[in-house]
Amino acid sequence: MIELEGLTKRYGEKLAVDGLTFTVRPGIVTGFLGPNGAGKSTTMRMILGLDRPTAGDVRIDGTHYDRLPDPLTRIGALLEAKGVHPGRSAYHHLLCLAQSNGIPRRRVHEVLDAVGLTAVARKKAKGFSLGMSQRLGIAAALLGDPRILMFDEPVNGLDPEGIHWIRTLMKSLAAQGRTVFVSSHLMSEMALTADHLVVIGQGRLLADTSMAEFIEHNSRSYVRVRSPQRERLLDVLHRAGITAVESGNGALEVDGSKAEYIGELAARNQVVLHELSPQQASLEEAFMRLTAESVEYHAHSDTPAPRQQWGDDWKKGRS
Ligand SMILES: Nc1ncnc2c1ncn2[C@@H]1O[C@H](COP(=O)(O)OP(=O)(O)OP(=O)(O)O)[C@@H](O)[C@H]1O
Repeated sequence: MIELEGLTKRYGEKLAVDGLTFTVRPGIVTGFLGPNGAGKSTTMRMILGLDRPTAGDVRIDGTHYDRLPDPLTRIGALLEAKGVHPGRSAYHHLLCLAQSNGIPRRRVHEVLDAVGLTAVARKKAKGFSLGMSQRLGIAAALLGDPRILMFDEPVNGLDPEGIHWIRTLMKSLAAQGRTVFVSSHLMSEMALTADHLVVIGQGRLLADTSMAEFIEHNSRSYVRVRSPQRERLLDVLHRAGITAVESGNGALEVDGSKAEYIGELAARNQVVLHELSPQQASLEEAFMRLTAESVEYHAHSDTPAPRQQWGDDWKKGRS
């Protein structure tokens, strides 16, 4: 378990992390999300004692990182994939880590095998691709067989097979009862991997909730209906007090009613339906909506900012 209480970090004028209080629990994958510069890496560095908090506190299973006996056997972390001596082989990098932390040599072979690097174990790290470096970083995190694992952008640089492997690894680590805390900008991947989400913006906590609740509370759900008897359907819905908006491709979008109810209404009034599908926004849309106001760095373009786009879409119906 990782517990943060009022965790704060100031760099001069910049408040990078602003009073974060949350708990990362065992047995599930907790996703850590936030726009660029939100303070995710700073938070993770403070968890590992690499940065000293300006205020507040963070504990690993009740103890500060500095006071953990054999820290690698308590918490394993991937922060900076390229943080390996370039002249060292994968095997020697892991062996040095193992020897300085009282971890048996056989564990080096086990983790190299687990991350699929056995064949290149004797190659120097400077020749590694970003994906191979990520795998080596993950091997280092697993080395002490810790109960808590923390990964900063672990899928960065990985190919689809590697991304799938990471997803399976995170889920299996959590299923073993471990605490898994992972940051990522890849929303589609996070939606498939995380059970719980902690979202921050400009250093502040924006959400600490289950994935399902996060999407439900931060996105619009509606029912898409398509009928060859459109006018008749509109009339039936109108008489039932239901508002439908055109979606621009012949379909109608209905907010605030269940698909079952709309289907029954249509059947009762002998309206033929070609489509009746509940629509739920993606994690990406929910994330953009929640964090729209705390995005620090965004490109200027002619496209409206996410929040405006959404507001307008909701009223007019999407085109
Ligand atoms: N050593 C430092 N000195 C000064 N400012 C820093 C330092 N480290 C981070 N910051 C600032 O603190 C803020 C949070 O940075 P951080 O790297 O933690 O964000 P992040 O959420 O990990 O971003 P990204 O998603 O882009 O990796 C940023 O504004 C950053 O510029």
